Amino acid sequence: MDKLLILDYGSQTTQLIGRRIREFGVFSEILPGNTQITDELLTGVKGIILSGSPHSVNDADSPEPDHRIFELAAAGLPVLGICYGLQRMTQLHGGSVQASDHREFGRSRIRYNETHPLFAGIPESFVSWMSHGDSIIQAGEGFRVVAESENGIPACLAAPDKNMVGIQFHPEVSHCEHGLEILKNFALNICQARAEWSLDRILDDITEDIRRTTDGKPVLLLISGGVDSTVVAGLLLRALDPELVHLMYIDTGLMRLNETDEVVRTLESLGATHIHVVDARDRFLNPLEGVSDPEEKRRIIGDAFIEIQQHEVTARGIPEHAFLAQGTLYTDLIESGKGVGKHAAVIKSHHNVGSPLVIEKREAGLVIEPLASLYKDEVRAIGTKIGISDAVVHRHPFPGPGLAIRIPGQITREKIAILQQADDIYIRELKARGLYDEIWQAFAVLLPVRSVGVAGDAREYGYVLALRAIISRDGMTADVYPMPWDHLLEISARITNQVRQVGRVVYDVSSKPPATIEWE
Ligand SMILES: Nc1ncnc2c1ncn2[C@@H]1O[C@H](COP(=O)(O)OP(=O)(O)OP(=O)(O)O)[C@@H](O)[C@H]1O
Ligand SMILES: O=c1[nH]c(=O)c2[nH+]cn([C@@H]3O[C@H](COP(=O)(O)O)[C@@H](O)[C@H]3O)c2[nH]1
Ligand SMILES: NC(=O)CC[C@H](N)C(=O)O
Ligand SMILES: [Mg+2]
Repeated sequence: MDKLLILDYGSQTTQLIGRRIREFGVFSEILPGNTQITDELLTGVKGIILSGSPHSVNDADSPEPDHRIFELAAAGLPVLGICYGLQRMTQLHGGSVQASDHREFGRSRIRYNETHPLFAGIPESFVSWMSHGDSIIQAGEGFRVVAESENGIPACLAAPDKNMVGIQFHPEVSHCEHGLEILKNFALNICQARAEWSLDRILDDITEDIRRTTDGKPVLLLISGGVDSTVVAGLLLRALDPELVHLMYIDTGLMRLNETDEVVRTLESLGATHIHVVDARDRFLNPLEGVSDPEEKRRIIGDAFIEIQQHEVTARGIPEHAFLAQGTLYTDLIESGKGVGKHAAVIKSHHNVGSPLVIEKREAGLVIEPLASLYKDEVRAIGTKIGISDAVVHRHPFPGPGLAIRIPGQITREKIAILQQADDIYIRELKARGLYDEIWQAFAVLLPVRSVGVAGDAREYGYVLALRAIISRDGMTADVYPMPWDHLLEISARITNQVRQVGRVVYDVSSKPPATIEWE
């Protein structure tokens, strides 16, 4: 398949470049910015994009591309530099880049004063989106300034003889006018890449790949009922004889109301025969009794997951040589260090389901990850295509530790039951009011606080419930969902009327950062 290679220097928007390009049907792959470009890597590659970066090209150890890229460009392989990518290109060709007094962040009108295929079909002047402190002071050898910003700063430079072009702005950001057209012009016209990426094509490839890799051996999938693992289940059942597919769901006792029944129904509807529902409620809840420290709770849950998996795989006679399937996404891989961006600090230890099992299987070459080249929205589209219900496909993410991290402080079975009920009302109301799909994630949190109220003329001493609803792209940052006031009031009244133990409802208006999405 034809593809574009994106070299990542750690920009916040590198991922977006990739998905925008896929949006018009060209396959793209993101690699660390300093990757050595071998002939093997170049198979199918029709063009290269150098991303932006938090670094400055003038920093001592800022990342650099393999210089072979420029030889390849001169020989006919187009290269596009975005922001830092352009600055690097300029500097490596004898130009100069310096920190400028006039930094440009956000919207900036630019104008091009000569035609370039990158701007084909685009008005001479439009509003771009910028995010830079350094600017090009002197063009590199063979480069010409094609466009400037309203501040007189070079916005596009091109070296047509060398097949290189660079832009100071970010076409991948949705606020950049004509951004998609610019990327399209580069991919389809300048690189002549064929738009061969389609869901049907990917579905065929994945199916074929699952069959070839597993080669008649059984497969085990740990399934949570979330989008990713459910889509993997659907893909496995479609590609293989269902007799070979073992699905294991662990009921932690910390799931949402009726979740276990729903998961089982979904799996049955997908044609699964080996559904292992592990009732592990006591094995999670007993050791959690009396524990209030968030990290301690997470550790106990993580350990329980691991222990239960190991034990159940043996107890249920799942063959030792079975493959382990996982719902790893493209973003998971990049975030876990395939990129060169700075590593995030550990804010919370996300439960790592099955590490010893995963490690052991990985070492034996027995792990398959059919979604590893896909973004979440593509996974959703595939889910729909293979007949997974909208209810599952559009479900908000749910964390492995479940309700445990939505009950700050000590967890009791009573509190879990209260939260399940309140959360269920909240989510059902959001759906009924047409708000659910506008929100990236919504849930209720049962606070370890009681407050005085009055009901039927008598004193009540009930729990306080916090409602949370956020909008996000990937969970890394989040904005508060501006819940329409009348909806909020009505939902609050529903909850306090129907869940006796809840006496008061509050709405969480904190973004991430500084808060996180979950409360623990
Ligand atoms: N209760 C559970 N039983 C079995 N496996 C689980 C359970 N909870 C989590 N897992 C495993 O952990 C993996 C990671 O969970 P994660 O929440 O990131 O993904 P997901 O649940 O598939 O999708 P989503 O992000 O939409 O919730 C799951 O894909 C699944 O394999
Ligand atoms: O599978 C998971 N295991 C975990 O331990 C975990 N902790 C948080 N989350 C989810 O991750 C996203 C970001 O959450 P935070 O802002 O609270 O860190 C949100 O979508 C959270 O629901 C988890 N998911
Ligand atoms: N977005 C970018 O690539 C910024 C590049 C460089 N850090 C600058 O500030 O100019
Ligand atoms: Mg989940």
